[in-house]
Amino acid sequence: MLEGVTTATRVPADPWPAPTASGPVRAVVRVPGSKSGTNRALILAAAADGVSRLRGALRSRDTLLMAGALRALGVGVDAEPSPGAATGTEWVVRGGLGRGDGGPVAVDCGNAGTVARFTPALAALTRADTRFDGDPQMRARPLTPLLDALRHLGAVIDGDAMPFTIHGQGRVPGGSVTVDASGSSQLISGLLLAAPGYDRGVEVSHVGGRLPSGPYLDMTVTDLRAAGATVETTPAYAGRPPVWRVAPGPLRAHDRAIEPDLNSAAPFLAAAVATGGDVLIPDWPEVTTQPGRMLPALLEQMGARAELTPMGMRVRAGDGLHGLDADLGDVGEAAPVLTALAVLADSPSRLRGIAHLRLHETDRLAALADQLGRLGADITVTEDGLAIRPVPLRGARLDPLADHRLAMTYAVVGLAVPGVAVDDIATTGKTVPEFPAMWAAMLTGPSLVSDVTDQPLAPDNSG
Ligand SMILES: O=C(O)C1=C[C@@H](OP(=O)(O)O)[C@@H](O)[C@H](O)C1
Ligand SMILES: C=C(OP(=O)(O)O)C(=O)O
Repeated sequence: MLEGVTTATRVPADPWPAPTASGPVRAVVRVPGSKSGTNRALILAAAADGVSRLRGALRSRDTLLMAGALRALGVGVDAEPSPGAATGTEWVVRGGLGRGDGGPVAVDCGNAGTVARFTPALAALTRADTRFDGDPQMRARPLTPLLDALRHLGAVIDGDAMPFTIHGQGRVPGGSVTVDASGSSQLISGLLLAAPGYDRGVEVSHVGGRLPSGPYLDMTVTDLRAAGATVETTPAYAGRPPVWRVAPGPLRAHDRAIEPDLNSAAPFLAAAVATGGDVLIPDWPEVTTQPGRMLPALLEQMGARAELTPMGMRVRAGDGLHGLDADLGDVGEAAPVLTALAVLADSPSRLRGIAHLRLHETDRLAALADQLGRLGADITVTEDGLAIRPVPLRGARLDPLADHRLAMTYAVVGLAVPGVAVDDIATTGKTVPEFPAMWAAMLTGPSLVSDVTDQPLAPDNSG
């Protein structure tokens, strides 16, 4: 087990002094596996019959919580180091839910949206009474539409919000249901991922405000199909809601390589842009459902140069760092780090389409305005995002409010603003357990991947 990553207790510790860059950051940074990829693969392997192996998987607080939840449901999950991989874990999953053991069992969701939203629909297929709870922040995040939908599909549930108990009946009838997923796309993904095990499968349509994080629904569909499920999708059209249909049927056990987490690459790529530097992320996939694929283009809009080289994604600072006006509804997790760059830019920014960030690990819109405001930043919370006006900044102590992405965002600002200190840097362990060490290695070298960094980065063909 990773020390400390599964506990919700915040241990008071000295704040982490965010290092200031003494010059342009030049580094090759290998980032750990995708949280979303790992936790979907774990769920699908748990529901399949047979043994699955997941290479390069993430081993962090959120994925350890997922492994713990699946073990509680009677699934065998073991972790081994990935053979030959510089980072990552190989999870070995012995699928088949423990339908016969009767429970009661408990699932700790921590503050992992993927655990809280993906495991209840699976628990309904067991014969256990499963009680779900999590960190105080998770209790406040959207869940009720998922529980209502599960009830409608035939699951037996006590409670409308966390904590709640699912009384597994060994089967769920399934059928058609409407969900308001405007608070989180995960409310739909959670239904779809378990749907092949429901008697009639599941048909879900979204009715409500704007659906956030659309690429994650594509990831759910792609991963379900790769595991052998039959899925049909109908996009929103002429006033009709988008619909997803998953047919009942068995899932295959699978061996799969998990992609690097492109969201976890964001602070490192931003470090290049903030310091006039040059950062390469190896193993960046050419084709991916991860919304983080949009990050290089967003950084280019701020003046950076991005290029997918045979060695990975290379991002270099260009002439200046400019403000950004963008709709980030599909790629909301990038908003905090882009805000860090926006406060350092030479012109104002407007980040739109991200009202749902109020419902993430913390209210990210308020937190960014308040906490970066301590540095003197001029950030206004708008109806659906942030308006940022660059002004001179000073150092201060910042609280990430138990939000990994906020902690990493403060580290980016700290590269350019002396005297930034971050409380509870260990909160980065939600997705990037080695963050402080990786950040130090990025700044001081030697680089994390010596066989690549010993060579020059790809030649500059930009003229
Ligand atoms: O399905 C997923 O793996 C995720 C979906 C998104 O959630 P929301 O739709 O709640 O934004 C994203 O923010 C989260 O980090 C991961
Ligand atoms: C919103 C996030 O996480 P979660 O999976 O807990 O929703 C995130 O990682 O930015």
